[in-house]
Amino acid sequence: MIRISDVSKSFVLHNQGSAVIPVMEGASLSVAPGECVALVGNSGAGKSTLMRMIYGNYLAGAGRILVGDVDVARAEPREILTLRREVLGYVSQFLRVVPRVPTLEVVAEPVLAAGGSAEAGAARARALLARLNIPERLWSLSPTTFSGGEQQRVNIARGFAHGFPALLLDEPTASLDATNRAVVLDLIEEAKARGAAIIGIFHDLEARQRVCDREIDVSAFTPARVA
Ligand SMILES: Nc1ncnc2c1ncn2[C@@H]1O[C@H](COP(=O)(O)OP(=O)(O)OP(=O)(O)O)[C@@H](O)[C@H]1O
Repeated sequence: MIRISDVSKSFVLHNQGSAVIPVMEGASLSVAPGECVALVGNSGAGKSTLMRMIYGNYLAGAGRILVGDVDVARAEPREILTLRREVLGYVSQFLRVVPRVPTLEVVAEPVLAAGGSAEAGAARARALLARLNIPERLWSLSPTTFSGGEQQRVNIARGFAHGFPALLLDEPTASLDATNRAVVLDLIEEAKARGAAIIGIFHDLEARQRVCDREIDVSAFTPARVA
């Protein structure tokens, strides 16, 4: 479902004499439907950079990033937007929302964007918000004033609302209490069971061991640096 081959990436620091910083070289990995792969490696190895390239936020310098049959490394912005609506979900660490939109709508929105009905979106949003222990009295309010942990859970509910065939998870259990962490791990296992291909960054070792089938050490893709 996700096939990455020979991807490289350099950053050009335009405000620092256009210095070129190579951060990745020859990155290759595949994730099959139903599989969860953890990106590991020391800080600065390139885990977030690789995730951002897969999502199309950073442009790969070379190589192929196939998500389904779309090569994100070469796709037009319009194709990437379609991919993000239908195929590729991304649960980032922080919730970014339009102010004043009620939580229920925030969570249901990906279902509607993927072509689901308003009823299906609302039902899914209710079920997820209840499972993630967001009190019902908050559902009609905007999440902008929610606590950090509540916002994170709304973000997770939104990320799992549509049944994306491919999912990127950036520390989905970070700073959650034990009960909600267990719910998130269940959601990941359910997504795998329905065939989602998942790539994640999990600093939570126990969570990684429970839901991930393999680890890929991205420091293997860090270019050798001239000291
Ligand atoms: N926008 C950017 N401009 C310049 N350099 C960048 C940019 N983003 C990342 N880098 C560099 O790329 C390298 C990889 O960073 P990245 O954030 O992907 O690492 P990471 O493995 O996710 O680290 P951590 O575990 O600390 O989050 C680092 O040396 C970083 O400084």
